[in-house]
Amino acid sequence: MPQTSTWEIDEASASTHGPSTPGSGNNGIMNGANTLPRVTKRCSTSGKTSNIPRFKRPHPPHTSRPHSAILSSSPAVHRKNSPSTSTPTSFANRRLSQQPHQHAHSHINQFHTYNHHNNHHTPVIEEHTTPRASVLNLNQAHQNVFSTRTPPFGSMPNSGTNTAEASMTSSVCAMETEGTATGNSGDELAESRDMVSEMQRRCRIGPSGYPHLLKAKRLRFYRNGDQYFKGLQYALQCDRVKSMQPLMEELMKVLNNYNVSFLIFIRFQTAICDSTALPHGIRHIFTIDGAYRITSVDQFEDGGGYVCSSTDAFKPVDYSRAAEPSWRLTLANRYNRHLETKKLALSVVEPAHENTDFVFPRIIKVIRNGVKPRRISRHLLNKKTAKSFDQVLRELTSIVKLDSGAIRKLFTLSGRPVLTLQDFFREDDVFVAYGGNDKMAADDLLVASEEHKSVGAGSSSKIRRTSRRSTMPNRNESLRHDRSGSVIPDQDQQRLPPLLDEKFKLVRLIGDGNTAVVYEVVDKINQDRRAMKVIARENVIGKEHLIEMELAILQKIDHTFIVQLYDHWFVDDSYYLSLELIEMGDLFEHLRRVRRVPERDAVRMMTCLGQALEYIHELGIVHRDVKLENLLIVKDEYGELGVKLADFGLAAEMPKDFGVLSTICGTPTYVAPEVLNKTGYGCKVDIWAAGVILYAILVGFPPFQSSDGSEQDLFSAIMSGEFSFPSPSWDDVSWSVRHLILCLIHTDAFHRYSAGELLNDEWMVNLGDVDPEYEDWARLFVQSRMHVEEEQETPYEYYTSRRTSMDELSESAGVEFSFSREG
Ligand SMILES: Nc1ncnc2c1ncn2[C@@H]1O[C@H](COP(=O)(O)OP(=O)(O)OP(=O)(O)O)[C@@H](O)[C@H]1O
Repeated sequence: MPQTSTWEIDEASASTHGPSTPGSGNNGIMNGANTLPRVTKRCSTSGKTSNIPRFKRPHPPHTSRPHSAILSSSPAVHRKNSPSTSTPTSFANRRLSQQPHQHAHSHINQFHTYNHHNNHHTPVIEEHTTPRASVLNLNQAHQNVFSTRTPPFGSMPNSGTNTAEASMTSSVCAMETEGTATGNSGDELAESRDMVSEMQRRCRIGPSGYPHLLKAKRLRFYRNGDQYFKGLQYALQCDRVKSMQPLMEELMKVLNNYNVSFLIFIRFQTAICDSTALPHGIRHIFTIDGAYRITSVDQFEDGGGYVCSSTDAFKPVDYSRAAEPSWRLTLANRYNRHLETKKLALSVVEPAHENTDFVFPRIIKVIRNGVKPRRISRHLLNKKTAKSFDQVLRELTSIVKLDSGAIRKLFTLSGRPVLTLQDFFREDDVFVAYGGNDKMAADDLLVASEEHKSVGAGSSSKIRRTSRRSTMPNRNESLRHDRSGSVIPDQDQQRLPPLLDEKFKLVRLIGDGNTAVVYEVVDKINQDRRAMKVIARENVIGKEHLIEMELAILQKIDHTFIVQLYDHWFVDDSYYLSLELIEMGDLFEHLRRVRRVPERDAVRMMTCLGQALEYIHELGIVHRDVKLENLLIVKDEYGELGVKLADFGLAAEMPKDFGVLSTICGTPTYVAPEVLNKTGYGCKVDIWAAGVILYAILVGFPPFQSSDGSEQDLFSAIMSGEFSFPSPSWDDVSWSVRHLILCLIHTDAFHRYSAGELLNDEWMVNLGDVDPEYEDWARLFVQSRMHVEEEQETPYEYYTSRRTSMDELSESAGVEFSFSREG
């Protein structure tokens, strides 16, 4: 780097800011005696005035594409079709030898069935004992409620001897069920509870002829923060359970089973939430008032209530008053009545324009009424697509395509009818759609397990937050587990369909996404190791054209930094893609491990990504789902890290007539503003995502996130283009990379860098080692783009947990929001 080079800003952008100490790096943050909130500066990349000034360099120090220097220490291997002859390719040496592509589709009719039996038997759960409601003179109706339940999966131990206790317990269950199903008042319930407590008390102090009764402590467990969960009765066998760990494990199983077996009868609202209320299992148990944490089984008091939690933060909810949200199966009637009224009102005065002040960009999910698993469509609502209730209904009708014609009724999963435009913007973002003559069934509002993934993905309400917990930990667990050693997939997944079973041996599960699972396989003939991406039938239905598009695009691509497709098959309605195996996992997992990537590694990763993007953009292909999870880590022979771009499930070709794309798709935290604005977009959406990635890998959290986990917040942050480099995370990061980030995360796609400009950026060219003058220029530039704003410091875990902001990124991954793919 010539030391003599000088830099200037072609806008007087820095003039309003006084000189700041070089390297101070705190962005004007006032560290007020360790108190929050902190003040930091935010940068705005939006607006006309924010066009990025570029450096004017009198004597450019590099004459050729300098980023090729990155891997120049190794011999270059040029891939066929590579548009860039100077592509650095020491990574290429690690590539598996490629087989000629065989693009034959094999249609095999044999159906391969996977059975998932998930029956746990927990002998201590009391809800499953034979009900003996008569002990407390409960009426027959109560017992009937029980008799319609699924068979109990557990029973009281010693049921022959502790009749009184079993009766007592089941009575509680019966009463609670009754209270919920018929909408009885809380008073009745409380009264009944009192009677039960009295019985319990008597049993405890009863004659010594019942010693076993004294052994078991009657406890009620709640879920931390779950105001709808009425608690689970549990008989703690003191002689059997001696320490906390097995108890917590057992409780976890019980609580999970409870969801599955009993929700149908008593709980609609929380059907999705439950299995996810304790995302990390039970790690802490508190007394019901949160005053104490239970550390030993001896501390449990008979008859006491306790709160199970995954974290050590007790959430104060009035657990003892927890009540199920009321719902009725007369919803349809209620709805019709409302609609009737609305119609009448409308026929008198039809407002010219509905008020849309409350409209914000949000993705809703609409479940097509019918046989489960049902089709779930996504639709982006914003000022354009939600001008009126009727417009939304019309658009949903064309997307959801009910057999019965136009959508006439919509309900939230909690049973609330959707009657106005505003109803789409309340807490719920999942709706079940009905035609005019469709009948509602009791379990329509229950989401089947196969549907959870699609419903949970990307939703912004309470349902989303909790369902998010159900998907992400699963993925995390399987990845960590698998990567820590060789794990043979479980029994149900041990076999590929016969055609492929002949060719490949299944080794282990290496990843799963929203639509596919990926296995490591070994070619039985030449022992080559491959990745086998399986897109199962439930994710294929209705999306065949998307997968065909993915395959067509992958077949056109051949680049060092893009995961290679070798072959593919279509068997029993499922797709099987044989891919280049990348063993080091994805960048998301890597980031979780290392917390932040040093600039030196970041520059190499960005070079790989930049080259991959430059390549596909020159071919007129937009990836549209560039994110940490879709960048797979590779290492060259010198141990240097790089990445390969994977998952072209959302990729599209730019229209030939210089048109733009308009399908709303992507992954929320990475989505560019022009996608949300529906103004049409092109290749630059990938560059925006690259900027988000660069930001995220340097500090371990993304630039845009919502404070409350809602897409509303997230999308408005994205569209405003405002983000910050908060201290202390950014203190040690160079100004020149911050400048680059501003050039990538720029709301104006026209002024946003292209892939070529990214590769030619000064920080990239110099592998992050820029000269001091440039760094100083960059500091002035970045500071000129900032204004002071208060910002709460957020713990690292918030960002790195897939359940918080980071999984907003992946939740909608690979899922088209509402329209079919272009082309
Ligand atoms: N070729 C590969 N080699 C190794 N691991 C891979 C490979 N392809 C994918 N994976 C792993 O599997 C995960 C899921 O794969 P992929 O992203 O293709 O699935 P998907 O269902 O299409 O994803 P999405 O959730 O983005 O829709 C990836 O995040 C990655 O960790």
